[in-house]
Amino acid sequence: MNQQGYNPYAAAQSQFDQIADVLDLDPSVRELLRQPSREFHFTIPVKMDDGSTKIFHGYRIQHNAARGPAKGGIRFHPLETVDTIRALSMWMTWKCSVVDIPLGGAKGGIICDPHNLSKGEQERLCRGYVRQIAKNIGPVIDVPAPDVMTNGQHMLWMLDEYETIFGGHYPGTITGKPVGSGGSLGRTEATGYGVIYSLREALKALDIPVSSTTASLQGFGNVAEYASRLYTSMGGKIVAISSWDNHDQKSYTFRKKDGLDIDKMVAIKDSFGTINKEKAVELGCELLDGGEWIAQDVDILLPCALENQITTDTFEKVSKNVKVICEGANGPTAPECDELIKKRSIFLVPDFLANAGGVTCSYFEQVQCNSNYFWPKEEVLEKLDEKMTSAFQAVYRLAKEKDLYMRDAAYIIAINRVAEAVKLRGWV
Ligand SMILES: NC(=O)C1=CN([C@@H]2O[C@H](COP(=O)(O)OP(=O)(O)OC[C@H]3O[C@@H](n4cnc5c(N)ncnc54)[C@H](OP(=O)(O)O)[C@@H]3O)[C@@H](O)[C@H]2O)C=CC1
Ligand SMILES: O=C(O)CCC(=O)C(=O)O
Repeated sequence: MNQQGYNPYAAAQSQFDQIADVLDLDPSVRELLRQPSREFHFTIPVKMDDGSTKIFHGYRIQHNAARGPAKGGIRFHPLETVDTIRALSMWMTWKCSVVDIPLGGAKGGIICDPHNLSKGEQERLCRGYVRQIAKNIGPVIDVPAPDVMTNGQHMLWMLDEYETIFGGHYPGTITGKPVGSGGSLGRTEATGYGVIYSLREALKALDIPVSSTTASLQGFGNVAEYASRLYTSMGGKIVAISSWDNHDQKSYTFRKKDGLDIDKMVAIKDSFGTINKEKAVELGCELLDGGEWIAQDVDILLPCALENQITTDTFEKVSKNVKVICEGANGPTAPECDELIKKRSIFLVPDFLANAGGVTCSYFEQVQCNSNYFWPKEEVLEKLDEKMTSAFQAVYRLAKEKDLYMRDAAYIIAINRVAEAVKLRGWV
């Protein structure tokens, strides 16, 4: 979602350009990789419950498919923009590459606010989206999944429409499906758990026990909820959570200095992540301004909501005691803030490494669908932990060896692999 004056695509390109310079990338490889390879922009007419027809705008942007079918979520958001989706499609390519799964990068979106759409309208919107893009997605082309404000039900409506069009079962077309309908156990937890597997490794590297740490989070959607659950189960204490309030159209920070009870907080949020304020106060929470999550005196910051949240302005509020920023959201840090983070010697776990657990589990879902044999949850999570840990360790090793910032080390590994693939295929 674009905020005034901030362009995520420009941010993604600027991050890429810096590393392309370091790697002295061949000019044609650089030109190919600094933009998406294909973009689909389309209208989606939807019959509304009141009998009117509303025209929505949908997008699917495929950045690169040299290492495998393009892969990435579909977002529903009223402020979605083409440039946000372009940036996210690029970040998907680097994400799949850094965890070394055989997939490329894509992202999709529909400009809409699902808070204001009935279930039937959402279903018709999902089906309409697929009718417009069906020929350009599929198990060997481009595989969508859930993202901001989309879930397994949306994915299953989309898959059903795809299978109706092509007349067969193609469960590898879409991941993040409900368990029992081609979904993998563990996908719901995967992104948030993956964030915490990376955080655990970062704390190990810093020789800090998880159980001695405190954290503050932004967001309380899918990623934040499961990150909170795993982090607190390891003994960490969450003292603040910032969440969007859909009724008031603003965000609030819920703070409890002796630690929030995550089960109780989850029990008082609605399906969109809005936390009930009155009930939170009954649970002992102080209610602060939404932006205050970043100013808490904690060891760890976990931005798990949106892009462009850690900016030069908001960074001024970051406590001197913060030791780790682990990025659960895509693009939460403005590029100009990286210098400030480095100067303060805060250990950064970059987004496309930290939040790669979702797409890694999506890859496992495809593998399970292909063999029509589904693994127990423990096996999925064990494999996920292995993949996340080895990706973190590879990035950390390079960062240590060459004295690099973690974001730069992750980019070097990811871009090198994709550059190698486009060269080997003879594209450049
Ligand atoms: N789901 C996944 O598998 C993956 C998600 N991600 C990324 O993680 C981030 C979160 O995604 P996910 O959890 O799936 O999305 P959800 O839609 O489940 O959650 C997003 C959360 O952020 C909240 N939010 C929105 N604006 C603000 C704000 N200004 N302040 C505080 N909270 C806010 C939302 O509230 P409300 O809904 O009430 O508006 C919601 O609780 C995104 O950047 C996404 O791209 C990355 C990898 C995979
Ligand atoms: O599971 C997937 O394929 C997509 C996940 C995603 O969109 C993301 O990692 O940002």
